Amino acid sequence: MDRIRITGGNELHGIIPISGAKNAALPLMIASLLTDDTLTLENVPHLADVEQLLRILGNHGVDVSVNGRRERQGESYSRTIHFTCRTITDTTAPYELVSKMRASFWVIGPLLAREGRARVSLPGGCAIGTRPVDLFIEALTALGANIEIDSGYINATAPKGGLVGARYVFPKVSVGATHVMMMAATLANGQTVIGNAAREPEVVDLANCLIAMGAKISGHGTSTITIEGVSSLSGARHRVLPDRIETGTYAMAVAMTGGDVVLEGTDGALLETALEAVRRAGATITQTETGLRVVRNGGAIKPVDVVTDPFPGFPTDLQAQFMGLMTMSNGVSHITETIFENRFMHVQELARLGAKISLSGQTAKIEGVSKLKGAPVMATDLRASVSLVIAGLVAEGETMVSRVYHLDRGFERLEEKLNACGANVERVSD
Ligand SMILES: CC(=O)N[C@H]1[C@@H](OP(=O)(O)OP(=O)(O)OC[C@H]2O[C@@H](n3ccc(=O)[nH]c3=O)[C@H](O)[C@@H]2O)O[C@H](CO)[C@@H](O)[C@@H]1O
Ligand SMILES: C=C(OP(=O)(O)O)C(=O)O
Repeated sequence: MDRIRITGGNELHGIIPISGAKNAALPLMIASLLTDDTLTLENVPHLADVEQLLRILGNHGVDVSVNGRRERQGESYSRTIHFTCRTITDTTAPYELVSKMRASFWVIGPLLAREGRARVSLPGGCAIGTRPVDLFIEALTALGANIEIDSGYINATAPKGGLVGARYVFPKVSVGATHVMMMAATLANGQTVIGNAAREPEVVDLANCLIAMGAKISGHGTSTITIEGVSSLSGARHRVLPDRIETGTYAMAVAMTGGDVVLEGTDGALLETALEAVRRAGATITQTETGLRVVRNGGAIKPVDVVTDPFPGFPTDLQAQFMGLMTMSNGVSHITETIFENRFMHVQELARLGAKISLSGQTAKIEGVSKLKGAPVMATDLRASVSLVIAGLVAEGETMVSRVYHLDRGFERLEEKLNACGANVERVSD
């Protein structure tokens, strides 16, 4: 199994191209199930989760063709992929495929909307909480679906004549359930109004793509999304938006090591709250014509308190990385996690590097230390693993991160991108 060896101590200087967003690419790919025409997605990142979803979509009958020429966006290798699902060949998403990745469960929306039935295994994904699916069930039930849970599978059937538009207010904001209800409602009869909808940029990206496919959607980006059902959707060409979590991760890495890096092809508007926290920690961040420039020229890292929240709040997917940064602040900071109940698994691993962190319920208290020291650490989930990389970049000596497969789910060519800016990061295959 691969491991990542980081020799700490170098500042970061140069350009890091930001890839297409994993969490936008996945629902966009799933939207290809809604049409018998070709959906072309540009800027699809080359990640383990994307490859896994390609297998899952193939199982449902999606024909995939990847352009031989890799699209060159700066130094990125994100690809253009064509998805064509003439007919849905299988409405079952089996445990073996779905258990590896949370988002694969989302095929339930398009399968139900287009074929009137779906049998989908309960999902897997990062072990950061219990992650139930009750909101999906409620939302699809509101659209008229009949849902039964049997042997770890959800069996869903639409009424004769198809799903029926409805008004439904989510009791809690859910990105995935908003994606699914929006996709399902595009082909339902009549109007659907989603209340307390997720406002994440990835939801907006999916809505824009669905609109390009002929869906009638308004209000995306606000808490109320309205969808007028149509009888069919067509193909479209859509570019996946830049990855705001990758953007924030590298911004935090530069704030940690010091240096001057342009994060190319990204947009600060996608993560204002997180960037504000990095600025308060001591970095200067400016939007340039090509991307975001992040600079920290000496000076201390200052302690900053953050609380995770749905968009436009501080993203839970940047919580671990920000904690990595705070381990070296010159004071005491607090980080409160409000989205997932078990998203602090990086705490004990950061402690191996010398970080001083204590937990009280959903809040971590981080007492900044003046130096970290390299050690063997274990990646526990996707964002937790990259927080260890960030800490390793400044830790004295060698940090060896094991279980790198977590990182490969969400960070395209991490070592190359960091090394191009002066880091010393090496993948070691045993
Ligand atoms: C592939 C992808 O895009 N994953 C992102 C997505 O995950 P995901 O879509 O799974 O996250 P949700 O927004 O659904 O989860 C938010 C909260 O709602 C709860 N919940 C969700 C559904 C449900 O039926 N019942 C329920 O209680 C969850 O357990 C969690 O506590 O949004 C999360 C929150 O921004 C991010 O951390 C993930 O990176
Ligand atoms: C938690 C994440 O992914 P998933 O929802 O697929 O587990 C993530 O992208 O940080």
